Amino acid sequence: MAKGKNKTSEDRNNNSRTSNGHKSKQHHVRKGRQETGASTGSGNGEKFPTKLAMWDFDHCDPKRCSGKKLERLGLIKNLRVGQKFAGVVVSPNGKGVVCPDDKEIVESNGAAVVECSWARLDEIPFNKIGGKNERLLPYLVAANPVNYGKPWKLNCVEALAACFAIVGHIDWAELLLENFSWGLTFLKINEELIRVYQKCTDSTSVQKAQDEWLEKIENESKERKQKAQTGDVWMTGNTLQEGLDEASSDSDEDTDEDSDEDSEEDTDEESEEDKPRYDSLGNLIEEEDKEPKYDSLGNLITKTTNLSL
Ligand SMILES: C[S@@+](CC[C@H](N)C(=O)[O-])C[C@H]1O[C@@H](n2cnc3c(N)ncnc32)[C@H](O)[C@@H]1O
Repeated sequence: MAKGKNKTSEDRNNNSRTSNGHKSKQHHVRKGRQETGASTGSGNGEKFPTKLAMWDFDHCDPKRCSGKKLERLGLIKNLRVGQKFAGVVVSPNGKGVVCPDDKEIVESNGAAVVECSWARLDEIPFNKIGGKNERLLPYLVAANPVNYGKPWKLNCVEALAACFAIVGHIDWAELLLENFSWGLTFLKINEELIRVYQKCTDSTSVQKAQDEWLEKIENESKERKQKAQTGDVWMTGNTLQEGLDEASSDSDEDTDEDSDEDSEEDTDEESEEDKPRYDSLGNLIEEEDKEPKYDSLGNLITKTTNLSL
């Protein structure tokens, strides 16, 4: 964390250091460009009702980095490599998932994240950061502009907010997210699932609730597929053909975000044909979801049809 209580926030930006001890890229960003103003939360002079911290590896474009924005707002503390954190560490290195039983730890010691690129996780010295309470997040869908609609790949502010929401502090989740124009959409699109997780107790029960949810959406998806196969296209909606234009809302966004590390990685992911894709509500996007195409005899062109022939 930058020192110098009497300096302006701009001065502090210029002095801030990453977890590696390098000067943060943040000073390139014109202040105020994307800020909507920090929320003070507790109303007693504290910036936030509990501790927020991050190890920042300075991988990301500061303009799109939610961790850096929280730092600019004075809401989050930067940790050094070698420093451990006593609260819940929401991390890809976690073992169990965040659960309502974590509430006390979060209230007394706060929550931390690892600000880095998803594509460069192998560069993170996980043995030198973290703490006793490292957690994964259960299935939730991102609403941030870089990974919109993608499950599990939340950005730092979403990850912190998800942790607070699951332990029952939806108020803290809102306080953080309302600093981002898209922020509250994260709670909206995950509303139902967050309520399910909040009713759980320990990590195992959250994991079980997640698996049941995933099974449910998979079954619904199979059901739609089956209906499509029996020719009930009017009941099942549009059908999607392989070989048709693969344009999706994700790839549109990625074009906008093309200088971001995470967006490059998104392009790779879309080329992995076997990976299931989800819409913004977490529903599995099926092959059958695009407009039906018919051949000259009026037959439905199926998945196996090569349209370029
Ligand atoms: C990989 S960084 C990407 C940050 C992004 N550049 C941003 O602007 O915030 C996201 C961090 O949020 C936390 N996180 C997000 N999704 C997670 C999940 N499903 N399980 C555990 N931690 C997660 C981790 O600390 C992770 O390192």
